[in-house]
Amino acid sequence: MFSTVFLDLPPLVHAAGAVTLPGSKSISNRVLLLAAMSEGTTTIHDLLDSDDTRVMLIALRTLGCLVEESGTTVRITGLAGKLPNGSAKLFLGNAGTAMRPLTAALAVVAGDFELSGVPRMHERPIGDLVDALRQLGCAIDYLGNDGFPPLKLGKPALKLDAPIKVRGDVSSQFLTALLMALPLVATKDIVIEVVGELISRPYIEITLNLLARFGVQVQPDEWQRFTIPAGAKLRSPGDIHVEADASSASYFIALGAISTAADGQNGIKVQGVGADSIQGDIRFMEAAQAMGAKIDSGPNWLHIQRGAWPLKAIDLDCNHIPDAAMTLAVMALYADGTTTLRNIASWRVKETDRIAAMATELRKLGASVVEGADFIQVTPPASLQGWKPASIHTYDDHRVAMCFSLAAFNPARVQLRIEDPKCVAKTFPDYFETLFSVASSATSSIPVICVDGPTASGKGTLAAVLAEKLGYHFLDSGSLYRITGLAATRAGIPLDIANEAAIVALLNTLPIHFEGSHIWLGNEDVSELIRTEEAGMNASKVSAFPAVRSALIDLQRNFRQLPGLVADGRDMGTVIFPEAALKVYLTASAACRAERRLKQLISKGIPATLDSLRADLEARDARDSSRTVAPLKPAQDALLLDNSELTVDTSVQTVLDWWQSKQPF
Ligand SMILES: Nc1ncnc2c1ncn2[C@@H]1O[C@H](COP(=O)(O)OP(=O)(O)OP(=O)(O)O)[C@@H](O)[C@H]1O
Ligand SMILES: Nc1ccn([C@@H]2O[C@H](COP(=O)(O)O)[C@@H](O)[C@H]2O)c(=O)n1
Repeated sequence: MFSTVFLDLPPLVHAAGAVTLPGSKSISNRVLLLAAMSEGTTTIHDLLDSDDTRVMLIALRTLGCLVEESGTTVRITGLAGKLPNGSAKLFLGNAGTAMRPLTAALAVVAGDFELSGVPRMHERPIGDLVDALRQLGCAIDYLGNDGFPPLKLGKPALKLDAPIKVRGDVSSQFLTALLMALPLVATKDIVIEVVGELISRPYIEITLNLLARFGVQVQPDEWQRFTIPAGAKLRSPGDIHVEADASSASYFIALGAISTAADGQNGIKVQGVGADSIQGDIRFMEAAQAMGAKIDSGPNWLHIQRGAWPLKAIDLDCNHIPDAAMTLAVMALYADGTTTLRNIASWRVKETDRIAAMATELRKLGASVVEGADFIQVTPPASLQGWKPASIHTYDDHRVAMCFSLAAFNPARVQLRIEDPKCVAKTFPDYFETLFSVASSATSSIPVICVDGPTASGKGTLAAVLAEKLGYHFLDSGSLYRITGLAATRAGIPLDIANEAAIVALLNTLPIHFEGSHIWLGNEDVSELIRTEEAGMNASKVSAFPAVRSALIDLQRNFRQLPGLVADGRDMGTVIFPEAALKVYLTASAACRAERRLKQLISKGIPATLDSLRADLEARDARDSSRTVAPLKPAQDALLLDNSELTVDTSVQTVLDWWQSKQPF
């Protein structure tokens, strides 16, 4: 997951390949609660691992439920409606799929509970559900504003005779919550009547489908009246598989529709969900097809290719696909006219006011947008010049972040910044990694920051922090020379120019791979071994051999991957990435560098003296600067930074400011 303050997306050009999507949030949280309330043990496969499922799992454990996790498989031993912990305080983040159903389930059983969430959750209405539960005799108090969480639940005095009326026109989650909770107390038939038009009916279909899997058959009567039969009991189905999330699939369906494939590849394959999905958002497919996407599907897969181009503008009632419809609003940027999405009033009470958010952010990109109480109308920029680089505010709303990433395919190749990219953790923590696994940019548009300079000037430290803050890859090019020196020494090859060919032959066989900050040579983690002063000196020797340097060029350039790269070394800016957008030449006085290196070695328990360290590093710098190929020197367009008197933080901030000054935002 990208936990950076923002994530800059270079212009994306192609997309092709297969993606496996995380489990559906709607199914995951429903199944977790149903399993916890039923008799028997349920093994849930392919459960979504995200913020919203995590708060549900914590809540279930707090309530005394036995939860055993192993990757995406979770075993729940159901409580059959009897809670060992009769009082609990539950924090439910911003998870509507946890807050609403848990409110109903805990309100109908005896106990004292407090349910709260993040500030936005306390602005999301729950009054209609509370009103319905109060008709049943549930004791519920508002702890903040009337009609909104946080809530206090007490012991109910249940009255099951009259039909329970619940509004269906604000959120279908209220009806879902009642449908899942009432089997716990169905000593007689319980009737729920929906007041107003039921929105998001597909979500109710998921609820009924899953209730049936847990042994409770609820028949809808014209989708206005639902009867939970007397004696209904939730029983574990044993094993249950969670489909991939159809709302998450919408981004990749859109990706297939708007992107062309690179040579020899063929569209986007989405694995884990097919056209026969029980999730309502699968009908996003139809909307994407109406806009021009070519889609094939089979059991558990979809294959999407670009069809009509530009996409065709549509006018669509989106009541049946409220979440996925946000993706249509971004697809509209690539359409041949004005797209109108109607019947989306529920957007106003989601993670944020999504109609307002989408309108504001689409306008930043240059689109013309008209918004109303329950619709949005999007007209793309009239020409290439109409597109504007934009920093997209994401409102702590995962769907805003995910759907706007698709704007990186804009034909004007303007840059895009996604603020707070980690908000995708709500449903799809690895969204951007998944996007980058199938999307590609022209290599020349993938940004590179080079940090070159003499030994122990702090290049590695600075470059690693920059990479972390920008969410970029990190290349420690010195480690490649260090490994080469190590391998040659181990092979008994003296490090002199006469053995250059032998060293290169050996280098070409080395199974080097990087895993985070660890460097592996085959099965051996050599990260620490190559950090000694001796290894540094040996690296300096082999790095002077022209054929060794040539043999390492492609390996280093291959680090230039989406979304960007920070590279540290001696010739990053002069030879390996001469067209890098920012080149920093980092120096510090020799005395200062020797002192830093001494501290560094002593902290690792490696004995050293200041004088010998200074002599060594000066010798290394002299060799590195005087060699004939790629000598250590600042690139002509490098910015010099002497950090002798600077802290690491100040150096990092200085370079981040330089980087920011080059951005169009
Ligand atoms: N601005 C700074 N102020 C104080 N100490 C620093 C600063 N930058 C780096 N250091 C410290 O100096 C030491 C050497 O830094 P680092 O290993 O990053 O240097 P380097 O240039 O990558 O070295 P090498 O060329 O050997 O790979 C580390 O202990 C690091 O924490
Ligand atoms: N781009 C580079 C990087 C390193 N070297 C040589 O390797 C030695 C070790 O590098 P560290 O950054 O890990 O200390 C260094 O002294 C150089 O001789 C290089 O040539 N080019």
